[in-house]
Amino acid sequence: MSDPLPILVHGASGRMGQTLLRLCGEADPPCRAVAGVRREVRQRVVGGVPQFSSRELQGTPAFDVAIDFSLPVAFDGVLALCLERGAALVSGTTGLSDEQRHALAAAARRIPVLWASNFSLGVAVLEELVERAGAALPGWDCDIVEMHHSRKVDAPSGTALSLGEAATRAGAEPRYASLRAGDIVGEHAVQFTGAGERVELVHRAGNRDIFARGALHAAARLAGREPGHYRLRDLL
Ligand SMILES: NC(=O)C1=CN([C@@H]2O[C@H](COP(=O)(O)OP(=O)(O)OC[C@H]3O[C@@H](n4cnc5c(N)ncnc54)[C@H](OP(=O)(O)O)[C@@H]3O)[C@@H](O)[C@H]2O)C=CC1
Ligand SMILES: O=C(O)C1=N[C@H](C(=O)O)C[C@H](O)C1
Repeated sequence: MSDPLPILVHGASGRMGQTLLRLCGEADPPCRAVAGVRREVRQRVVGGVPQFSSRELQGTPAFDVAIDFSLPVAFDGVLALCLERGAALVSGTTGLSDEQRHALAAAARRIPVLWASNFSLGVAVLEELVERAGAALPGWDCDIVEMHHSRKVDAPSGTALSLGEAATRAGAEPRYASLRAGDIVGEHAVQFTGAGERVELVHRAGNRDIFARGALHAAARLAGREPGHYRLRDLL
């Protein structure tokens, strides 16, 4: 059996970072977190994983893949670190600016990168269904409604925007509505409305394990690849 894949978890203290740290040993193949990065470090080692602040990135140990679920303000740092180390980057951080997306595309000439607004299998399928429905229902209204927990900062969600891109590819003109309430993990409904009838396509996330497992799966398959901008479907 080969050694576990060394990963750096960027955003380690967050909801997703904690989930990744809990599940990384169970991934197939297993991953081993060699460092966790967060805004501020209060405890040097948490659960056996050395912790670093965003100002201490240079001191992090060697890793093959960084998995980033943080905030846009922190994204440039992890991208620069991966470029410097020649490591792969898997990112699920939403709300990135156009400049950050361009920087990611440029980085893909030198390292393997994968950014996805949603790492669940169900949403990957939903995106395909939206494209099919949009193409089959020309002229119908298309509305994307997303709900998330009250701590989420970006709106519309990254997933809603990706679903909107799928609808647009199919010729629809999507509109967006967002709700922030309680501890909702993430729900996305895409509604096509015609005269006298309505089609609803809905995905409800029941926990964050689905995102973390998808990101770990992608990390293990991205490590060691040629530089490039990979999509989740390339690695599933
Ligand atoms: N693509 C997908 O499938 C999914 C994407 N997401 C996205 O992932 C991101 C994180 O979500 P979530 O875990 O809920 O967020 P949290 O707010 O729970 O966690 C954010 C993490 O980022 C860290 N952070 C914040 N600012 C900085 C900084 N300047 N430098 C370094 N680290 C920083 C925080 O550290 P500290 O605690 O020290 O502040 C924390 O570890 C969001 O963009 C969300 O939309 C979420 C779920 C699934
Ligand atoms: O912030 C979250 O929680 C989530 N963010 C992603 C998004 O913006 O689409 C994915 C998921 O819905 C959870």
